[in-house]
Amino acid sequence: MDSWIYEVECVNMVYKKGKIKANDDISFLIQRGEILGVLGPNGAGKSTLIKQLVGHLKPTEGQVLYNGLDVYKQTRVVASEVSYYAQEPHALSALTAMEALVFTGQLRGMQKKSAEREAAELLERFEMTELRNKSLKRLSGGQKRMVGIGTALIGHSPVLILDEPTNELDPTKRRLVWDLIQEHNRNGATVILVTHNVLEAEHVVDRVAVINHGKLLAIDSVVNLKQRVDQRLKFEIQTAFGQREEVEKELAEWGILQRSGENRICLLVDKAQAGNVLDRIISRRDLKIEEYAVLPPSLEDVYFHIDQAAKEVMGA
Ligand SMILES: Nc1ncnc2c1ncn2[C@@H]1O[C@H](COP(=O)(O)OP(=O)(O)OP(=O)(O)O)[C@@H](O)[C@H]1O
Repeated sequence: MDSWIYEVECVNMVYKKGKIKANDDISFLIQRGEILGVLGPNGAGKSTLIKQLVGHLKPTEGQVLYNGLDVYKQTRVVASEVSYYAQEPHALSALTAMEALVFTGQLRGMQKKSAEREAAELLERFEMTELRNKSLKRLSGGQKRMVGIGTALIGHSPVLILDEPTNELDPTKRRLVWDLIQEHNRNGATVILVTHNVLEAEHVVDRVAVINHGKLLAIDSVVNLKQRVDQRLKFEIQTAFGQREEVEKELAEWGILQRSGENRICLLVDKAQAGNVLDRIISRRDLKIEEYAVLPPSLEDVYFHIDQAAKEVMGA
């Protein structure tokens, strides 16, 4: 079997009523079994792209192949193998939480009994068992989203496509959703997800695609993308109230200082100097530093770097 599950070939998308290209000549491959994160600012074209992966939108030009088949011509195959969690509220709002899950499981070919068993397990993991008979209309925004996630997970489809799965969720639920995504991936699912939660996604995704203004700016592993950005270490320092300037004076010689709040500083330091900065922080006990952390470049830094570099090219 081919190691590529999706082939996106020169995809362009112009909405009928829009004048802008929502997707502009995008080509890439998605590896079977990977978790691919799609990042980009609001309006970048991420949802448009993934709607084309599930066959909900036909590219204006180009094509999307799923296991070698044109997605738009083989909607039945794609619908039976690809679970899609959309940003918009789903069409099941007249049902109860349990009914929505069981119904979706049955649509995926599950026997009623096993759909009921899996739905009950999911609701238990979501800590929503007591809400099982409540209509989706009467659930909170976050609870509705969890049921939506459940409908994507039930039946263990080989491909999960999730548009902002952790949006609107509290920190515990966000962690649970990331855990579930990883669990499904370990069991063989290929996962493609759009997220603005870059810091959390960093620990989960294998590769990242960065999109802005409809263009694919980069696609690579997190490690490789990090090589592209500033390799300096970042000291994040919180000073006692009113002590920021004193600390700034003491550390300025070691790197580039950025003020990130009234009592917060960020110091960018060459790796070779990091030991000196640490020595200074530890030995100068009179410096009123309440907390500090030393951080390598994060995926968020990568994201800003790629976006900024693209703006400079476009502006040039
Ligand atoms: N149905 C539509 N008709 C016309 N224009 C649209 C339609 N849907 C999206 N657009 C436009 O296409 C562009 C890309 O939108 P898209 O929803 O793909 O962005 P996104 O990256 O998913 O954004 P967000 O992070 O805000 O969800 C935007 O400029 C948007 O206004």
